Amino acid sequence: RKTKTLENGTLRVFLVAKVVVNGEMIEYYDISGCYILRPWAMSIWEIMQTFFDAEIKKMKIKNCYFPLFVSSGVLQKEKDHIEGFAPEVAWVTKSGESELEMPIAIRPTSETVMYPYFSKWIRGHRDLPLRLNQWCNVVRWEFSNPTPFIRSREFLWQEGHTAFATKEEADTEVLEILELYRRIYEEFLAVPVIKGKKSEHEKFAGGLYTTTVEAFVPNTGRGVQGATSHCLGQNFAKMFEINFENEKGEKCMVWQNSWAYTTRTIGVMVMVHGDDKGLVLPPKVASVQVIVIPVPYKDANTQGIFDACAATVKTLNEAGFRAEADYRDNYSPGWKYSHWEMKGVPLRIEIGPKDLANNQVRAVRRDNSAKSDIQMASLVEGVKEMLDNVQQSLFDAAKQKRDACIQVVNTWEEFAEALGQKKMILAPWCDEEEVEKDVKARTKGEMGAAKSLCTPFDQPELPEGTLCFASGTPAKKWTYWGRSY
Ligand SMILES: O=C1CCCN[C@@H]1CCCn1cnc2cc(F)c(Cl)cc2c1=O
Ligand SMILES: [Mg+2]
Repeated sequence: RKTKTLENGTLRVFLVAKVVVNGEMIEYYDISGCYILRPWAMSIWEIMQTFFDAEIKKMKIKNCYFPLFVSSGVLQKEKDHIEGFAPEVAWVTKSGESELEMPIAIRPTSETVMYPYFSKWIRGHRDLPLRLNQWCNVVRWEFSNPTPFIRSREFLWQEGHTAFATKEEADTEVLEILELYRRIYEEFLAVPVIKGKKSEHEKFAGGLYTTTVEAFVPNTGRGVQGATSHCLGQNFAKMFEINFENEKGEKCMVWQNSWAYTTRTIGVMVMVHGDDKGLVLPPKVASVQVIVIPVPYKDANTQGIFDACAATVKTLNEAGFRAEADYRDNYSPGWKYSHWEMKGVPLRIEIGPKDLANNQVRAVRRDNSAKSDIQMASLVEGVKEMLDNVQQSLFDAAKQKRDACIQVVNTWEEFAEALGQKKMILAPWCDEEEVEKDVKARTKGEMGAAKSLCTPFDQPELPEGTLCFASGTPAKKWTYWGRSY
């Protein structure tokens, strides 16, 4: 029974749930699949948002806000790609006691909300490029096991929607945005990702191609789509008649992109870095980077210890670090150590009588529990060095663990074995959609089927005559496969 529980979705959910509730990131809500984002999680979202918003503003992308509601006529406009999604659309059918004439959908994504207005606003080439972004929530009434951050019925995201005169401009922007997503994962969340292209089967059906940053969770052996940047081609331009008159007076359709990252990023970070003491926050996204804890000993100069704690917080705050002290007199230092470890604060500073006497502080890293004494005179340099080390070693450790999970295979037998060992599998593939569906069918089961995760831009050498691991026909590319969230 235990093993069974271990394998299926429940434990996966449980692991994340326990850590994010105990770490005070999430509170469960009385509607299934919906979660309360407490300040400890919201602050991480805000730190990433501050970075990403500033970067897209440098790219002359402007923020806007479109309505939450989509009329059913407009939503159904794009019937081919939504038919697969229809079951997850949430509808408003009443106001008070009275039925609405027409049911109104809550946006699951905003193409159909925005693009009729793109068509109205874009007339001539001088109206291009049109580059808009919105920070908002979306609702998708999913039925598979809901998990905080990873799969919820409402989540926060940014959705970028851009229109260009040429395909070249669109292609360029797709990769500029994808690089920002890589930076969010690798520079802020300390999570290694692989940049690549989604297969025809896995891409956004309404688009031309989908690029992605793929993360991997070694503990569960599952890949997770970290963020996506799609080139839509002219598909939506055709559907919504988004045309412009070019310099020669010819009527042309625009080339479009759309791109998003979501609060799922936080869940990936929690799963990659969390340990059995709870959350482990990378300093770049920690709302409290340093927690200062007074360790009074009987009546030995307690006021002096408290003053030293206050001075430490003040000095660190003035140097730009997010530091706080925990003066609560109803909790012991030991209780406080485990409390702040559970919340994942990257660095703890203890100040006791001995530290006071030696005019130093005792600093303890959350990631590896390493202790070091820092002279008060060099407090800022010492703390900066430790926090930078924590950030880098969290990334290095996650990359080392992720790389250890990557298995290169050439045959189906090797593939099946690696899948059983919860690996992220790099295999030569013939790039046939039928074969991809066949891999899914052949690996169906309790743990979920294997799927293609991405074809990495960084392609290893593919020797002439290499055969596809699944079909045995000539391989065209190396592709990552695995189970996923
Ligand atoms: O991933 C992004 C980046 C930001 C803007 N959107 C695209 C594509 C979204 C796909 N997608 C994803 N989920 C959906 C769920 C739905 F219920 C409906 Cl009606 C449509 C969709 C849907 O189109
Ligand atoms: Mg979905």
